[in-house]
Amino acid sequence: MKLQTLLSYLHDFTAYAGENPDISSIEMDSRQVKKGALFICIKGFTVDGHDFARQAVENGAAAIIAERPLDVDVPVVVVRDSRRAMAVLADAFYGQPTHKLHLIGVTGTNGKTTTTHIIEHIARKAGKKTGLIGTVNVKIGDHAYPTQNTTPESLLLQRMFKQMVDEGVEIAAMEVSSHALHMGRVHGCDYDVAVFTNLTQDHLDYHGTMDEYRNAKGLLFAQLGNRYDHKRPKFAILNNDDPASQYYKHMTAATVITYGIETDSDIMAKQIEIAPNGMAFDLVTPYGTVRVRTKLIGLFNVYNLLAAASACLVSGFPLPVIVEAIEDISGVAGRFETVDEGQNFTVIVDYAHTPDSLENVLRTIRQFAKKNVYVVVGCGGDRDRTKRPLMAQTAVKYADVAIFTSDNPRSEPPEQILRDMEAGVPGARYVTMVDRKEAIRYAIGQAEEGDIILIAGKGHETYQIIGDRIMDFDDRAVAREVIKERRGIC
Ligand SMILES: CC(=O)N[C@H]1[C@@H](OP(=O)(O)OP(=O)(O)OC[C@H]2O[C@@H](n3ccc(=O)[nH]c3=O)[C@H](O)[C@@H]2O)O[C@H](CO)[C@@H](O)[C@@H]1O[C@H](C)C(=O)N[C@@H](C)C(=O)N[C@H](CCC(=O)O)C(=O)O
Ligand SMILES: Nc1ncnc2c1ncn2[C@@H]1O[C@H](COP(=O)(O)OP(=O)(O)OP(=O)(O)O)[C@@H](O)[C@H]1O
Repeated sequence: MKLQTLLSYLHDFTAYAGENPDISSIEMDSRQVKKGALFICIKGFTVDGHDFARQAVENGAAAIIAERPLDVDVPVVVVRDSRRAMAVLADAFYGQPTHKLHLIGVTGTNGKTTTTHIIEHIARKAGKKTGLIGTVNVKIGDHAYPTQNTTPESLLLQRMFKQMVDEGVEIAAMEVSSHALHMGRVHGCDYDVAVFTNLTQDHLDYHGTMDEYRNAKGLLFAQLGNRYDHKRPKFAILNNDDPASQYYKHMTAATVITYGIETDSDIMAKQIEIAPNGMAFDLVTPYGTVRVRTKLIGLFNVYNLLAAASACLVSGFPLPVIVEAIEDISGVAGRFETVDEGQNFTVIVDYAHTPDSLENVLRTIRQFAKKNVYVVVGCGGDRDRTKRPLMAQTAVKYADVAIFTSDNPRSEPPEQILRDMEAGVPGARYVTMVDRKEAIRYAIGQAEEGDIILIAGKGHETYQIIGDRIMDFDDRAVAREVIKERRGIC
């Protein structure tokens, strides 16, 4: 594709003098540049991509997109925001793949991974080839690929969408993080359906205030229905029980469909029964009411099921297929996942790492707990510090034994993070152990028959970031090892 053809998709850039080279690829990393590439200079959080423009040219870049003029021997096109420009250029370069997919975006503080997995499961039941993008992995059909971000950078994202289209994917569900919306990673995406799960405190290290965080999420609904193909119906699926939905209703030009449990909504769950091994509820929809049973547990999962069912109904899937899928879906990796080595107490690993999600999971556990509840919990370093005392408060409020420990301390001293947690619970009883394995060993060592241990925060993650080292650490594997150790098998 010629550079000028690509630039015709951008609204705002300075004209440049010189050639109109053929662009063979687009890269944001100078080390990946090959002959004929368009190199996009991104100002990162650690380094500035503009500093690598020369290296990119040496590696064969045919042109550069930058936020300032650069002294190199290839055309330099100056844009105001190269990250946003990259989203538009990547979309154009890969043939606007999201126009060819039925794309469902899910945003919200909690429940994105679970909701996208349920949507994927329903779509598969309906006989569709599916794509999935999110925290756990990227899936194209049956193939899973590892991923670094919940919502990858636009270049990677559009490449994956192109691969999905090439491989015959018809419907893709993706998690859309507030960071991605704010940074413009999804700027080029053409959503058919956008889903909101909920808004509670998280990521204030990045967004600063809850209003900013809420507005960042709102960008998904603001972009829906205002872009590209106006002939296709667009739907905003909003959780009517969450006050933030009122804002999003006013921000979107799409058709709004609401779901809820407490507030009168288009799609509702009624007569909810929650048991230790599953739930049942009346799924009330404009197409009729059906009593559904599911293996998922917790009121929060009723919301996730409602969100997914609503997205799938507006996507044209028949209600019986949706019900069948809900009835046979099992859990998502690291979300309320039990570790069963035949021990006489229960061990649950859950990704809960916000005060709200921790509260939801602990409240669910409390509903069934006949004996003691233990929680092993920490807070991430270099992330929202205001969460730390709140997480500690939630832990001591709902658990009989709270054990505070490390959870990806990153560049911060883990002891400092623990002190921040402890500051939220003066006078309360808790145990502090920097070493996460020791903390898990302590809980498992103390547990008696019928007790429940929640190991919170890391879920599916298989690493622990300490300083600049990424070490292998999987709560599930550690719990298994320690249970066997306790039995004296190891
Ligand atoms: C803070 C943040 O968002 N950082 C993201 C950012 O990294 P960065 O800014 O540090 O990048 P950088 O290393 O400074 O590099 C800047 C530029 O120079 C280029 N470069 C660099 C070196 C070189 O030799 N040559 C070169 O060209 C790089 O390719 C890049 O284009 O760009 C990277 C590539 O896209 C992202 O993976 C990375 O996400 C990190 C891992 C991250 O933790 N992000 C979090 C905050 C995030 O985005 N989280 C959300 C939601 C999470 C949730 O809901 O829980 C998410 O969507 O993941
Ligand atoms: N709808 C919900 N409301 C509140 N808490 C939830 C909800 N769904 C899941 N949770 C809790 O939050 C944890 C994370 O769930 P999930 O991975 O689906 O959310 P997420 O939005 O993808 O999270 P993240 O943005 O951190 O990747 C779960 O392990 C559970 O404890």
